[in-house]
Amino acid sequence: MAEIASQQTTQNPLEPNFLMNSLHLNDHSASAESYSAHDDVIPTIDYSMLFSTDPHQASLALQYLAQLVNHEIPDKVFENFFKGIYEFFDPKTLEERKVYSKKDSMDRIRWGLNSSSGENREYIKVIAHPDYNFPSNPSTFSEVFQEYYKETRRIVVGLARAMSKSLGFEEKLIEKAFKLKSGFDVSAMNLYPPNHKSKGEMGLPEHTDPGFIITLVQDVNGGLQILSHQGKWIQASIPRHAILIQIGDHLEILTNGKYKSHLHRVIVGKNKVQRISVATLHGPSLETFVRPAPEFVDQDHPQAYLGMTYKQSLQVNGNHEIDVQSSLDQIRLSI
Ligand SMILES: O=C(O)CCC(=O)C(=O)O
Ligand SMILES: [Fe+2]
Repeated sequence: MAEIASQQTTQNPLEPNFLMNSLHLNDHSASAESYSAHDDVIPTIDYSMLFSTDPHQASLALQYLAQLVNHEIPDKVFENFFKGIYEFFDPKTLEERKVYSKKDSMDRIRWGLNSSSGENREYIKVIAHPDYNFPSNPSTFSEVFQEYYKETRRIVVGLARAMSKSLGFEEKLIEKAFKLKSGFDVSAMNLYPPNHKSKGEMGLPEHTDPGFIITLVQDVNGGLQILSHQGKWIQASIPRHAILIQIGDHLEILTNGKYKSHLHRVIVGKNKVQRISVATLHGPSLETFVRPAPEFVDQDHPQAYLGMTYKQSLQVNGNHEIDVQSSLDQIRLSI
């Protein structure tokens, strides 16, 4: 029977209301020197719970936006995909992938390799939706990615519906507000540490991601840390083939701060084992004008974010669309 595995915890450090945006935080940086993190359990949600006919069950599941299991993506899909990523990042073909190095704002595929004290990762980012872009080598890589990606879109639409209902709105509110049918999705496939020597402990510095939600999968545990409400870094220990669901900036904006975007980072540490992760940022369509929905604004909750199109928000701090960098700093109103 479907169940929430760690329902026994009364106060979940990753509960939406419990999470905070670090941009309001100023006391967590002290602990950043050691990059240590706690081992609190990230609760697990059974995907079928989201569609429980008992609305209480469904909303219970959604209080714990965390890691999804029983999402019906076959193990083989994950295995083929991870294998494809390792083949792509083969040290022998490094020169070939440089063709995807940063060119201009029209890049639809972008490759990068950072080996510095600030970041240690090799990555390939692709715009997967509404138009599909993918490297042509290795030959089966695109096919295995598509299998995985098709499944994640199914899950994201399911999440949008379940979230709308649990917020007390009609099922399609979020789907329509974000025009998810033509949503702008970027997938980042990351390798830590890169095949080069790692220069320091930082895999990826702390950040939030734009978009509605972020789905994240990894091959082995280790490195990803998420900031809790209390400014405590939590080690993300994700069950095999579970999908970690993180809240993106634009859900924070739409809900006028009711749901907070998750601040996270990757610490490579002295880890000798390579790890791959795939973070897909599922966004509204580029033309969607995103602002706090009237349902979330009242006297006690004045509008706390500027409205702008998703495209503008991706470019407002000088970045290209494919960079998918947060611009919450520019969007948040000081009230
Ligand atoms: O590698 C990870 O676990 C996180 C990756 C990430 O945060 C990103 O690509 O935005
Ligand atoms: Fe991220």
